[in-house]
Parts: sequence; C-alpha cells; structure tokens
Amino acid sequence: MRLSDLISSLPAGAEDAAVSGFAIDNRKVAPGTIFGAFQGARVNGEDFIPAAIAAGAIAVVARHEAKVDGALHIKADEPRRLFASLASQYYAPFPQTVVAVTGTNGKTSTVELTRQLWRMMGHSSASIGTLGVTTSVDQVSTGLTTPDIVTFLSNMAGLAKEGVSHVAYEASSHGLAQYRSEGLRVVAGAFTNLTRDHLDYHGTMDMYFAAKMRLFDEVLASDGTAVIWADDEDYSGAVIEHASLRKLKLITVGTKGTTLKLVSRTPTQLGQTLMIEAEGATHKVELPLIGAYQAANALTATGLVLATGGALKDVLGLLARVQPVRGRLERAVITRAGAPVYVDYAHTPDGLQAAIEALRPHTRGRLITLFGAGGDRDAGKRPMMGRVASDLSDVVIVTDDNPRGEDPQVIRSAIMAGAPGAREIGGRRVAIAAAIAEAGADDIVLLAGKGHEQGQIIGDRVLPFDDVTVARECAA
Ligand SMILES: CC(=O)N[C@H]1[C@@H](OP(=O)(O)OP(=O)(O)OC[C@H]2O[C@@H](n3ccc(=O)[nH]c3=O)[C@H](O)[C@@H]2O)O[C@H](CO)[C@@H](O)[C@@H]1O[C@H](C)C(=O)N[C@@H](C)C(=O)N[C@H](CCC(=O)O)C(=O)O
Ligand SMILES: Nc1ncnc2c1ncn2[C@@H]1O[C@H](COP(=O)(O)OP(=O)(O)OP(=O)(O)O)[C@@H](O)[C@H]1O
Ligand SMILES: N[C@H](CCC[C@H](N)C(=O)O)C(=O)O
Ligand SMILES: [Mg+2]
Repeated sequence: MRLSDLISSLPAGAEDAAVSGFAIDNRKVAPGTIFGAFQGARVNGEDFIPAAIAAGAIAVVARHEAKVDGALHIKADEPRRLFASLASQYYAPFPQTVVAVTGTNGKTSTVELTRQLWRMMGHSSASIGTLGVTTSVDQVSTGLTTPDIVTFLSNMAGLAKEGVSHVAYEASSHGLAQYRSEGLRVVAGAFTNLTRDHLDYHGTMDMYFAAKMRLFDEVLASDGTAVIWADDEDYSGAVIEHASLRKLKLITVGTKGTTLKLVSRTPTQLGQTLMIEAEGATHKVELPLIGAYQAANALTATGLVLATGGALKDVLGLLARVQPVRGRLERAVITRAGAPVYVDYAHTPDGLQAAIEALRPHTRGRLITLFGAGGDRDAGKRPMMGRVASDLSDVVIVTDDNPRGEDPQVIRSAIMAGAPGAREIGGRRVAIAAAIAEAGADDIVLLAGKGHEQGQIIGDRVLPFDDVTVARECAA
C-alpha cells in the first residue's frame, strides 16, 4: 500500500512512499510508518514528531497547528479519528461480525458470554477486553480494557487471518473518548448500565455518559442493532433515545425489556432459573451462573447473538452450557472450616453491591467482604464503596487494591470514612488470611476488586498477586 492509496489528493511534490505500518508511539516507528501525534492526558504526542520522523515516519497525522518537518503532515481537526480511519484501511480485512459492549460494569462478562454462545453455535469467535484477546484456544493480554487503536486493529486483522468470523469487544469510556476502537464495521452494540466510575478522567457523570454514547451515535453501523439493558432506571431510557435518533434496530432486555423480558429469577444451588418472555412465549432457562448481575449479562449477550443472526430457541438452550467468567464470582476455595471463598472484580459501588447481593442468597451465616480501591483512579467512589459494603455485609475488611502512585493508607482511610465498624488491614495477603481465619462453616467470604488480575501495582512495580492463589494458600 502507498500513501496515495490512503490519501486521495497527495500535495504536489509529496513523495508517494510505501506505507509499512501505523504507530501512535514514536518508539514504535519503523521506516515507512504513519505516525499519529495526539495530545494526551500525560504528555503531548506532538513533542515526539521529530523523533518519529528521525525513526523513519513518512507521514504524521496531527492537528493543523502541529509542526511537521520532513514528512507529510496529514492535518485533522480530530487527529485520533482520522488516524483510526486511515489505519483501518491499512489493516483491513476484519472479521465479518463485530459487536461492541459498553457500560460501567458487565462488559467483560458480556463479551465473554457472547463469545461462548457463538462458539457453541459453531462460529469461530473471539472477545477483546479486560481479559485480553480470547479465542477458544488462546488468551493474550493487552494490558487495557480497550487497547490502543493500532493494537486493536492489528488484533482484529490477525483474528480474521486465523479464520475468526465473530468478535465481541469491550468499548470502555476511555477507549470511546480516544477513538481507540473503531474504523471497522460494528453491527451491534450493547449497553449494560451506567453508575459512578472514572470521574477522575471524565469529570462529570454527564461527560462519562456522553463518552459511552459515542458507541451508538457514531461507532455503530447505521443499519446496526442496539442491545439495551432496560432496567437501569437512570440511563436506559436515554440510551434508547440515542439509538432511536439514529434509527438503529432495537433489542431491549431485562425485567423492563420487550425483546427478552425477564419475568422471574430463582437462585438454585449451582446457578439460577430464569423465566423469560420472548416472541410470544415463556421460556425456562437454567443458567449455571449465580447472581442477578450475571443473569443480566447473559441476557445482554443473548441479545447480541440474536442481533447477529442467532435463533431465539437455540440461544436460550445454549445458556445452560455457559462456563463461568474468570474472576467474576469465581469460587476460589472452600476453607477448612467449610466457608466458600469467592473472588470478584467489583471495583465500583454498584459492582460491590451486585457482588454482595449475588452471594447473599447462598449465605446461611455471615457474609465477610474484603476489598480496597485502586490508586490514581476516581477517589470519590471510595467512601461510597465503604458504605455499600458495610450496609450489606456482616463483616467488612478494608485492605489494599492496586495503590499505584498513591499512599495505600490514604486510600484505606477514604474507604473507612464510609464504612463504620469495618476492620482496616493493610497488605492484601494478611487481610485475606484474616478474612479466611474469621470465617466459620456457614459463612461466605467475598474478595472483591481484583478478580482475574495477576499482579498488584505498587508504585511503578507490578508484584505477582492473584486473589485465587492467595486464598488457596491461606486456606491450606
Ligand atoms: C488516561 C488514559 O486513558 N491513558 C491512555 C492513553 O493515554 P493518552 O492518549 O492520554 O497518552 P499520553 O500517555 O498522555 O501520551 C500522549 C501520546 O504520546 C505518545 N507518546 C508518549 C510517550 C513517548 O515517549 N512517545 C510517544 O509517542 C503516546 O503514545 C500517546 O499517543 O493512551 C495510552 C496509549 O494507548 C495508554 O497507555 C494510556 O493508558 C493509561 C496507562 C491508563 O492507565 N489507562 C486507563 C485509565 C484506561 O485506559 N482504562 C480504560 C478503562 C477501563 C474500564 O472500563 O474500567 C481501559 O480501556 O483500559
Ligand atoms: N450487569 C452488572 N450490573 C452490576 N454489576 C455488575 C454487572 N456485571 C458485572 N458487575 C460487577 O462488576 C464487576 C466487573 O464485571 P466485568 O468485568 O464483567 O465488568 P467490566 O465492565 O468489564 O469492568 P471493567 O470496567 O473493569 O472493564 C463484576 O465482578 C461484578 O462485581
Ligand atoms: N478497568 C478498571 C479496573 C479497576 C480494577 C481495580 N483492581 C483497580 O485497580 O482499581 C480501571 O482501570 O479503573
Ligand atoms: Mg472489563
């Protein structure tokens, strides 16, 4: 591919060089690369333009006012958006059926359940998100929920080359705001819910919501389908409005849903029985996952599969065979005393509430909740998480999550301010040991916040840490 294949009117005198790839980080530029220079939250990518050109960049996508000497300046009002569109032409072709999931909680679970359902229907499928790039044979981490645009498009192209036809990806609000996941045809988009998170980045709930709505306003194909969880009292209606304005096809799910209406949900020992009204009949579904929240995600995933050609009866039947999602209400161990220990990725007030409520029906004795909060993230959610945990659990242990650049003591104190009566134990391993020692035969332990994570980020270092492994060690 040459520059003229991407840019219809090359300026007079510009060399029509061969394009060898795309990069948004000057350290990844090789001869022939098109460099995207973006103003970031930490640094201004435009400062790296000279270094990118020295490394062989042949063109730079940047704002009009950026200074570009020695390479073609591809000027844009929104450089990230134009870069995504050019890069997608270079990396194409992509899998034929691509869907996206946005929302505060439930994205990982929903893309993973969608991937599993497609696979059971015989499609070669993958998911991209917090757990990395997952196929039926492999899982490769990308480090972010929505990877950067170059990683995203090259992963998508790589999956297409491997014969993957169906991909579900997580569209995080950061990713949507930064045009990190677009440029390919997205045939369906789902909304799970919106509650407080990431206000450090977005500022207000309105801005956070607006970032999420780019999925329906701009990213989704105009003949695509919006799959909407209908039970979010504050936001479902507004999402339906966004989808309707663009005349997208609509699938709504939940107790207030019309496509898949959840009429009852009964916890069983190993999962739950769902009664669902759809296509004029009532269907019974045995879901082998616990918790109202996983029922919600399973319904949203079902909506996505219906939107991409699945037949209702087939999909509802397959729900009985889904596998648990790593780190989401995952039972790590049963203690010597007989208490089950669950690991969950709840890291917002709403997520914590959902995880505790999921375990309550299975608890005969006390529910012991252990959690912390991540450093360099929304600080306002900390006392709210403390409040939720102490209102809904019998014993609360406040400990460390990923402190990152912050003092863990300060984070714990902020949580404790909302959690009267909680016990504060610095050091996650010591705290997990205390929770497990505390639990009796009828109790349940919930270790929240880190889910599948394999490391604890302290300062700039990532130390190996896995809640499931630590729980097993402490219970041994
Ligand atoms: C706040 C945020 O979203 N930051 C991400 C974003 O950074 P940014 O665009 O603001 O970039 P920056 O670091 O200021 O740099 C500006 C530009 O200069 C470039 N640069 C920078 C340094 C250099 O030496 N050379 C160079 O070319 C960078 O590549 C970038 O294009 O783009 C970077 C490149 O892809 C990411 O690494 C970075 O993730 C940081 C590490 C991060 O912590 N992100 C988290 C908050 C995040 O994105 N989380 C979401 C949400 C998860 C959820 O749903 O809850 C996610 O999708 O994972
Ligand atoms: N539909 C839901 N409603 C409320 N809480 C949920 C829902 N789904 C998941 N949760 C809670 O949020 C946690 C994270 O779930 P999941 O990883 O699926 O969400 P996510 O949106 O991918 O999160 P992230 O923002 O980290 O990518 C779960 O462990 C659970 O505690
Ligand atoms: N995607 C979320 C994950 C949070 C996980 C939690 N363990 C933390 O470190 O805060 C974020 O980046 O905010
Ligand atoms: Mg996720």
